Amino acid sequence: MTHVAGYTGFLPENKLLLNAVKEGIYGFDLDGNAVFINPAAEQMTGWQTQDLLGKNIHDCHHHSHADGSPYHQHDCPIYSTLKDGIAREIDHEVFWRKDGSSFPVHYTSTPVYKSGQLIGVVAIFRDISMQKHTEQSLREALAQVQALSEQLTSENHYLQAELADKSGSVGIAGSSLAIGQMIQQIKLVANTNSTVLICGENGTGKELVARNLHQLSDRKSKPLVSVNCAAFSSTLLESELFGHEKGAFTGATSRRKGRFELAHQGTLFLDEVAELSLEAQSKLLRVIQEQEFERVGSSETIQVDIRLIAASHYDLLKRVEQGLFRMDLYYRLNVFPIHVPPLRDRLEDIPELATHILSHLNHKLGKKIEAISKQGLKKLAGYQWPGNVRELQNVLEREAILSQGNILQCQHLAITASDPQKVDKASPITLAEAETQHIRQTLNHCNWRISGPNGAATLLALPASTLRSKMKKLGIIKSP
Ligand SMILES: Nc1ncnc2c1ncn2[C@@H]1O[C@H](COP(=O)(O)OP(=O)(O)OP(=O)(O)O)[C@@H](O)[C@H]1O
Repeated sequence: MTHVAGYTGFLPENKLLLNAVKEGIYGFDLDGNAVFINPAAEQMTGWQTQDLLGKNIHDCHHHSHADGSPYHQHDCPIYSTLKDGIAREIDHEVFWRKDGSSFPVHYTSTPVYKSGQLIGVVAIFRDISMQKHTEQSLREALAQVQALSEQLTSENHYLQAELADKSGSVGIAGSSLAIGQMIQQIKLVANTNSTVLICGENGTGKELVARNLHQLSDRKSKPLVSVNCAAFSSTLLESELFGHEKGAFTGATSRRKGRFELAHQGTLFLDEVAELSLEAQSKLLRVIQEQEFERVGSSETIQVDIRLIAASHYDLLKRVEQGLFRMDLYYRLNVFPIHVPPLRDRLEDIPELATHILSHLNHKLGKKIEAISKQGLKKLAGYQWPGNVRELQNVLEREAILSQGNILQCQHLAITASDPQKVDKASPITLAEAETQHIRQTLNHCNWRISGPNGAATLLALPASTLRSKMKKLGIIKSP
């Protein structure tokens, strides 16, 4: 064997074995001179047998630490083994190649005894670059996971706090008589299983009331599942509510649980319940009566235990009279009605609401707005707020973005304070004129669509034919 060279008297006779192993092997005599080098060692270091044989080789492959600082032979574990005959195992050092580069190495230095006499040392080593690289990648991945986990934990704390704020009764700002009575009602009914129907204009806080009802009930540790009935077509809504089996309809690529199932033991909040089609209303009625249903495309009956809360900005009784809402369903939902008053009927709540909204806005926008000026509050209190609290939120957000100081002046308010005296002094108009104005406004809002769910007739709660004849009578036509 040409590669294994020098004095091998203390090694196994079978040199083939030494040549075959993947580990590098150096043999040292008692003077610390290399007596053999196997091919794997040559390959790993680039140092050839003729370069090292008979030499004190620490200075070739082990002269410096990984950071480049000098590594003296008297500190080298291999040479220490030569002195004290004690075996060592090292995995935090590097070996230097002939070309000046280095690689992380794991090695053992093992004393060789003959007849009880120390006669040399064998160093067996392997390149652990891959292992170090993997360890480093794992460390980095772990650090990333830890950072993400910390971020998620803090986000979770924030969301929990926000949720608690949103959902405890403290989340309802306002101390007007109307709000006080509403909170009283919430507290009374929250911990029962009774169905609650929340009515009120858009943006008054119906969803907030629903959250409060859930949070103050025994079901609070279970989910509050919301469905906006206006957001789905009637076919989609059915599968959204009741779930579907795989293949139940085109696009149903897998089995899916509906919101009723997801809300099991919790609360199901049906927002904009008036938007349910008559067909969906009958199905809902059955679930309420029997607390059971089938997934779309399945005959298996599923039983659920849910508390139902519904909300609508329509006067549901009117919808019943118009034949748009089932009367039996109306009575099933209207077990405990809660009316959320419009903001214009409780303008005295505005300062408290504004403070509450500002603290959220400061967090959201990274601002430090402390309060609203007296003048600003006066402006806010002089407006009728057709969009209710949501409109107040939007107005304050715009104002906060534009504001530079710590006190919100409300200089940019696009709203025009309605001056009650001005309204009183305005010249009176006839009923027909008022009707014409209102119908025109509604038609403009609906892009002059008369019928259909988004048409003016629906908004005006009139049959489309009635609206057409009124338009004819009042001479209302779309201006070119
Ligand atoms: N009394 C209140 N105190 C604090 N925040 C409120 C109050 N009322 C409403 N809000 C806030 O106003 C916004 C609108 O409220 P919410 O979504 O509950 O109204 P809604 O009546 O359900 O509206 P929509 O009918 O348009 O769905 C929400 O961000 C809500 O937190």
